[in-house]
Amino acid sequence: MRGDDILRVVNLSMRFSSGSGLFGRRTSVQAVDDVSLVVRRGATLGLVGESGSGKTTLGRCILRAHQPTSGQLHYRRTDGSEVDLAVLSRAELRPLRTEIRTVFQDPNSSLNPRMTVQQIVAEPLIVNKLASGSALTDQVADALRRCGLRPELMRRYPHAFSGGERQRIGIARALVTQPRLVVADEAVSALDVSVRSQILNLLEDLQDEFELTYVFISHDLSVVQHLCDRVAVMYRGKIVEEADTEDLFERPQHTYTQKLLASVPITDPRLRTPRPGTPQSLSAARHRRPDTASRESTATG
Ligand SMILES: Nc1ncnc2c1ncn2[C@@H]1O[C@H](COP(=O)(O)OP(=O)(O)OP(=O)(O)O)[C@@H](O)[C@H]1O
Repeated sequence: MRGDDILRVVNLSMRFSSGSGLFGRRTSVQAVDDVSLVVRRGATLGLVGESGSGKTTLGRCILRAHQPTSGQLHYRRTDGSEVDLAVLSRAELRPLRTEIRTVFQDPNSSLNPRMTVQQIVAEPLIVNKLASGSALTDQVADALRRCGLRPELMRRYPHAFSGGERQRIGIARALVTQPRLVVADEAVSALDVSVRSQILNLLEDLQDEFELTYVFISHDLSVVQHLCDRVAVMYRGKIVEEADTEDLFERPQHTYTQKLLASVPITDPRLRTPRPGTPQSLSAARHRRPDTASRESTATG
């Protein structure tokens, strides 16, 4: 593994088997099929592909929410040592759960409506015995602040927040343990277009600040084009093409990638003037280093 790699996926496969299908037959699905790829530290790898191509399953294998059927998941720890996540037991995985986190797609269903924001964001710290008492409250407040939310609202319930603010809560929950690798599965797909660009800005700002590494799963190619350094294209469980983002969008090599790009209108950002709030306009916004934190929290009341 190279010095700047954080994760190397080697020949990873995941097959789901179910007891009995039609006419009592056993059925199985090869969701991930012999996938190899590398994720560089501090970078964003996009995973794209049509529905059912295996993106989520691959993301869940990296999180070890699934035990892969075969293959390796070499993860580099802070001290430079390497572990194969694929073979670790639950107990061995526990300390790594704080380093490798996820942001879910739908902030409406992923936040427990009966828990306050404070309880939601504090949960990973409590479960992993990382903080208690006033240190716990301080860390929750800090995570919320960094995600553009006012900590004084932490005793409210999720329903009191807008969709974008709920996703900020979800991101704060992922961030509170100071992770190094974040798997974001359709993290902005459920959001309105205007809010989407704010959350993308937030993800970028947090990445810069904490040198986070993202595996960003999305069907939205313009978001991927904007956010990701590299992109892997999945088709029927396999990676059919992987390249730097610019190369992939300008010179797609595989027929499937060409079809995928042709199926949605992706405007060459150099050929048009970006409209405010569109994903392409965000790269310019990123270099201006906007004050992400204040953008949405003003609506929190
Ligand atoms: N827990 C499971 N049990 C059985 N089959 C599953 C399970 N999870 C996923 N699959 C199957 O694995 C294949 C890949 O699904 P997956 O959700 O990983 O694809 P995807 O590319 O993320 O799709 P989408 O974009 O629709 O989320 C599909 O055929 C799916 O039905």
